[in-house]
Amino acid sequence: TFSFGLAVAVLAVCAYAYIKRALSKSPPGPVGVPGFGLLPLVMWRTANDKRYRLFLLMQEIQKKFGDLASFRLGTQEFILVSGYPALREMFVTHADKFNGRSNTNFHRFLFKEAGIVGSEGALWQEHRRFALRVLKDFGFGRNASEEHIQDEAGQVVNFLRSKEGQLVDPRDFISKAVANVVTRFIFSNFSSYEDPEFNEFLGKLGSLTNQNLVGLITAFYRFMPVETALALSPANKKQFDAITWVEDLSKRKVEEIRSKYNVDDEPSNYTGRRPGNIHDFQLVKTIWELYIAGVDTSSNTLGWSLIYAALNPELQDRCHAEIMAKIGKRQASLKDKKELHYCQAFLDECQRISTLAPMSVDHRAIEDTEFSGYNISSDAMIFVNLYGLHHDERYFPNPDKFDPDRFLTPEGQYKASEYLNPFGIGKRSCLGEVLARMEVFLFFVTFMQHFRFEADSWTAEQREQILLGTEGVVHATIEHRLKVANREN
Ligand code: HEM
Repeated sequence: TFSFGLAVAVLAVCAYAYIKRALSKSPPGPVGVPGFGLLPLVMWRTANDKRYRLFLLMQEIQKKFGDLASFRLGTQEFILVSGYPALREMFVTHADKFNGRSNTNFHRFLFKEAGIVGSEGALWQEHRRFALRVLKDFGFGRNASEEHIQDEAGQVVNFLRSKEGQLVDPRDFISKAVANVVTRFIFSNFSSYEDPEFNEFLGKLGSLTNQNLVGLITAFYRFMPVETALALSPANKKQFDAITWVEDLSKRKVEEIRSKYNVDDEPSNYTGRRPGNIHDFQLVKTIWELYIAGVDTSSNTLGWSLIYAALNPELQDRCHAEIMAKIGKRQASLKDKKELHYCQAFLDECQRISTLAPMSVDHRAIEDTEFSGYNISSDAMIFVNLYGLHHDERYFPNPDKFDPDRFLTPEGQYKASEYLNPFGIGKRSCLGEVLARMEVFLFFVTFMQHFRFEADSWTAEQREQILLGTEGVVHATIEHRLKVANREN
């Protein structure tokens, strides 16, 4: 009798969940377990399938339920938006309605309603505009950036020359070079690659962006106090400790710069310039956001490009040959871009196939609203399915094949695709896109000019795991080693 009663109770709860969903006018999607949604499925698959990634599950949901779908993780509702027309309609045509960021306890604790990445409305607009204006004044995305990147690329070349024939983990040298480019704008100085504090700092940044999403239970149970979540989830605890560490370091650096700052001097970095209404916490917050958003992203994009180069030696040789034919051994500059068609196509293909931010950064409807005949609740987190877009047969035939030629005309000229959007879509897209594009191009061309990267020692299993990468807001590369061969020899 007990088992019968239990079965009836389970059926009744499931029927309730189905009926509730049917009446809610939410977009279609898998129902999941009441109170847990798809969380048990995701946890089970994470534990049992080494090839499982959340962004692959999102592709499955898109295939089954279409370009506008919904599901729950815990009690949190998610909207999954896929396909170019729906993405444009939501984030370009109706941008003002869908440019919010999540409002869960977890997000409030993480972003503290300051900074750029997690803020909304007037605060977001003011700080985004201010950051862009000031950074541009210091040459962000302009000539000064080119010089900084060329300098750092030169340092990496010297470092790699000393590693001839050895196996190196590219993550070690790339993230240091990329972090130094950002540091020059924010604090006007840069760190030695050997500095232990600098290395610890980069480790903390990585632990923030590569966090496995399933560990973030606060994001899925909005009623749960953050303190409880911290006690329950080591993953959350690690993340919040890393935030406090990075915040403290930024505070110390700001104070150091302020103590030397003479009001009559023209400020020479982001920290030195701020209008009266930008308080110190806002400044510290924006600084660590620029690091979080600007270091792991560009360095992993470069990391992926070296992996795909090593796995496709003939295509890597084609990049090298093009560089030799067009610019030879002189220092690469941005002006060379228009000549290096194949290199550009190769980099676009790397960005497409790896998709650095598979679900972008989550968005939110500012208020409950209707979209394509469905209700979108302002409490739902919106996943922007960039991974799905970049692996959609409609836009990129045979999407799992690595094929730079898809970005070339039959005459071999580089041709950008409107369907490739690694920096997001619409007004809230990446603030650092111009700088990131400069970095990726100049570092990659310099690396290809001087070295060949080889992955001959990888087993088939290693290769598969390396190509899958991590899961988190940033789709990062996992630990791997490449052999460096000097092209000059
Ligand atoms: C290849 C490198 C990069 C990629 C693929 C990338 C990608 C993205 C994506 C997908 C978003 C979310 C857009 C949205 O919410 O719709 C974003 C936001 C952002 N990115 Fe990047 N990014 C990169 C490099 C950078 C760099 C170098 C910086 C600055 C130094 C930066 C600063 C930001 C900021 C501040 C935001 C938040 C914008 C906002 O909320 O208004 N990013 N980025």
